[in-house]
Amino acid sequence: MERQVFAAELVTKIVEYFTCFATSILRDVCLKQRGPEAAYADVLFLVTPAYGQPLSYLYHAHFEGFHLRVMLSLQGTLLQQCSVVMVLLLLIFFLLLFYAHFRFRRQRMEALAAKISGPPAWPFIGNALQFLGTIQDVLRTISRLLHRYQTPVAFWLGPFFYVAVARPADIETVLTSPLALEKDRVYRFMEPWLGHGLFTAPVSTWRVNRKLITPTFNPRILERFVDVFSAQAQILVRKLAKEVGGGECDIFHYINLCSLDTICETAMGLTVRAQDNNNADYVTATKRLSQIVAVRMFKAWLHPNWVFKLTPLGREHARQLRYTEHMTSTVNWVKPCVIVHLPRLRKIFTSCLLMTDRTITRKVFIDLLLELTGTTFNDEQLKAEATTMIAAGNDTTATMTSFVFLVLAIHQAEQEKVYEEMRSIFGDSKRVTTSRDLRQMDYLELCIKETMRMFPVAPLIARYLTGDITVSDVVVPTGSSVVICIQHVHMDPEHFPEPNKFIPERFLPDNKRHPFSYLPFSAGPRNCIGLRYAMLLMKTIVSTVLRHYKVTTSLKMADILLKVDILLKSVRGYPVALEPRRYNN
Ligand code: HEM
Repeated sequence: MERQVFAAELVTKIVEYFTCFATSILRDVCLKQRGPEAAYADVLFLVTPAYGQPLSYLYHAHFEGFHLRVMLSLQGTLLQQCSVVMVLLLLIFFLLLFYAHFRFRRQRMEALAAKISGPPAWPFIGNALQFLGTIQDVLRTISRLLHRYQTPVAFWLGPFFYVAVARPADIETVLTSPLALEKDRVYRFMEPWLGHGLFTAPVSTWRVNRKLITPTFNPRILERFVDVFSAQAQILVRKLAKEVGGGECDIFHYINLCSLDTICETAMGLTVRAQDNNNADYVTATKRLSQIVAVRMFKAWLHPNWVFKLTPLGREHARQLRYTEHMTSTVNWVKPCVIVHLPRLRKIFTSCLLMTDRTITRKVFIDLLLELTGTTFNDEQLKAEATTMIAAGNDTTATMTSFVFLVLAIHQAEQEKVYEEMRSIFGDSKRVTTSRDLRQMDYLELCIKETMRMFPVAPLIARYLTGDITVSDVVVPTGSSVVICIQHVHMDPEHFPEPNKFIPERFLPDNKRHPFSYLPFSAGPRNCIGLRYAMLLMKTIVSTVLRHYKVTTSLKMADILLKVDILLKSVRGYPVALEPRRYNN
């Protein structure tokens, strides 16, 4: 009896899996022939009489929930009536269905893929052998393919079909298409950490939430945060003082803590004091999580959850996640907050933070979000959005700012120009930076833009196609993934002559180029929501530090070796030495 129940449970799992395929075939076929409404009704009709579910009950379920209900009714039936023969027959039926579905989809995809240039692929594994090695090797392989074949370039990683694009016109087609809004399947490895926040959310959730969240990033609201940016930059200057005259230090460490403090304060109104406590535990945990997720993305054998969980990397991933959750118990809210939603916030945001107190009465991201959305977001969604803002905003901004310091330390003439600009805005005054000052920092902005061109922290992004799209006269089929090669297009001499040279003047307003040839924040409807925030914060940090210190380094541009752990980083860190400036110290 026990064996029978075990067999039934096992097969139920398999049937669950195949049921998804069966319903998706029906849905695909009906969708093609009669549109979404009819598809929905037909699938329900086919399933309902067989399993005796009331039609109204199923009809109210939305599409994702739908599979689940079908599976549950199957499970009930199976557990009651399971016999080995019936189980085997069911298995064979679903296997056949699965195979037919696979062939049907794959044949069409293979036919369209054959029309796109790319390296020849082996059966089953595709081009996976070419993508073995470290993440840097993978980037190099993609770059080699882009040079060897005409873009778009097609390649297979096992059963998954990828198309890499690097021409601005193709990138525009993809990034502005409503059929390319879904993130690629590898982004789901971030979900245990970020939940369904904007970055990882499926399109159905993203569409609603992006509309709700966008107003909280409007320029007037962001300008109110500049005093927080300035205050944190001042703390950074004080912390850096101990490095003056002490040789080179990795400036990233300092900037990362500064941007963490800034983002926590402006996103949630929480004073984390990572800079004061030099408390880098959260930073270390998120750094490891990013590295592990990046390795997993590029190693196909780590994709199935059950395999990943068994590996040392999977176990460390679970440990780091548990660690960020554990922070819940270490939070210390000191002062009551003026916002009515505090009890709710207190309960849900504690997992992200270290020692905190709520002393700020300014409206921050989360207040605005609650004001705008009322009870639209449940606790889980609010937590996912706040965690996403911290994760997506902190490391990106810190890495980019560190690159700016390193590049300006190498290019002394440009650094002097920035310093002169600061002198013309501030004179000898030690006053803090205001949003009006930031608007006048034109040359610094050019330097930041040029650094982002040479070192885009997101060198590649990938989208999953929910419909066919046509790129450079070839059809890229539904179900494929498109890789947007941001770094490649940034270094293309056709758009940026002498691409290895640091020339901030390229970004003067008179120099026109294709709008999709420069994409440090991506582009289109699913671009970076925090781009203005990031620019203001980077300008505040760089200007404040450069008003106080001159930065130098022993590195040359050719010494900057790059690696990727989700973000593009410098292998040797960001070593700079600091000398005090005459006027501001
Ligand atoms: C220099 C700093 C930054 C850079 C270079 C950057 C770059 C990017 C890029 C390239 C994407 C698109 C990713 C993709 O499609 O896979 C993105 C998305 C995103 N970024 Fe940023 N980012 C920066 C700072 C920030 C900041 C400060 C925040 C928030 C405070 C933020 C929040 C987000 C979010 C929420 C998304 C997902 C948007 C969506 O899918 O609708 N980013 N960022």
